[in-house]
Amino acid sequence: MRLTQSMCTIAECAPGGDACPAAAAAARPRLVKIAVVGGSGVGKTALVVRFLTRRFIGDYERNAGNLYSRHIQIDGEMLAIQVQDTPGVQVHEHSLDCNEQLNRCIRWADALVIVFSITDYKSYELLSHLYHHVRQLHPGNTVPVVIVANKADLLHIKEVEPQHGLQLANMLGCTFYEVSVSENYNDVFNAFHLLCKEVSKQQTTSTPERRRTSLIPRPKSPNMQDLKRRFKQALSAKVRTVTSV
Ligand SMILES: Nc1nc2c(ncn2[C@@H]2O[C@H](COP(=O)(O)OP(=O)(O)OP(=O)(O)O)[C@@H](O)[C@H]2O)c(=O)[nH]1
Repeated sequence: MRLTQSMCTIAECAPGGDACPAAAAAARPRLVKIAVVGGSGVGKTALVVRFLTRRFIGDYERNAGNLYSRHIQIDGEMLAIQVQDTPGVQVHEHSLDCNEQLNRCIRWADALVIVFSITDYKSYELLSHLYHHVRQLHPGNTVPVVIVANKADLLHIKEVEPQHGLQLANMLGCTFYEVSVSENYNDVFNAFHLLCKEVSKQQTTSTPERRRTSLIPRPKSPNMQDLKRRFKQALSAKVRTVTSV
């Protein structure tokens, strides 16, 4: 996995940037851009890292949002997946406190994961706000969205019944996954897998013009340092307890 660039540089690769020559573009794997959004501490970073590396990061470090990229084979097709982790969102006076960076990430994405934690009712309340915000920034209702209820291993301290997440997801027309990033890789993979398939399907049926605008230059500044440091921390922590969450 490569940590490729920080969130603030996304604008540089936004749709409409330099188009690649047709031959070079044809040789490249299809690009799928996924943004992960949700409240603070719900496990967005842990989810992204779990999907891309199969590892669980047990430490908590508030982050400003990083873009991760990796080539991954899904249903026999090699895809270049970019996953944008984003800072935790909050609600202020019944409306979302979304800054322009976050809005840019949402617009940039081909698909979104909205995450909440079953141990945090406020993060659940954010769901529908976030969903409607995404739809506003992606008018046309085509961008695939999945809702992920995380921390399913912490049922003893749950504040949200998982079935309430499912009901809300059904109401919003989203696919729902209940996962424990800490304990289960497969459910995490399935959520991303579904989005990749949806995006891939959309790109296949979209016009050449639409496909060309979704091709963006490869990020220029790979930086492994942040991930290496967090992996080291994760590996050195021999026992993670619930209180460390
Ligand atoms: N028990 C348990 N802990 C989890 C799970 N997923 C994440 N965590 C922990 O929850 C804490 C927050 O996880 P992060 O991935 O940093 O959360 P985040 O949403 O990126 O947080 P922000 O950067 O503040 O937006 C970390 O200590 C994780 O180890 C899970 O499935 N189960």
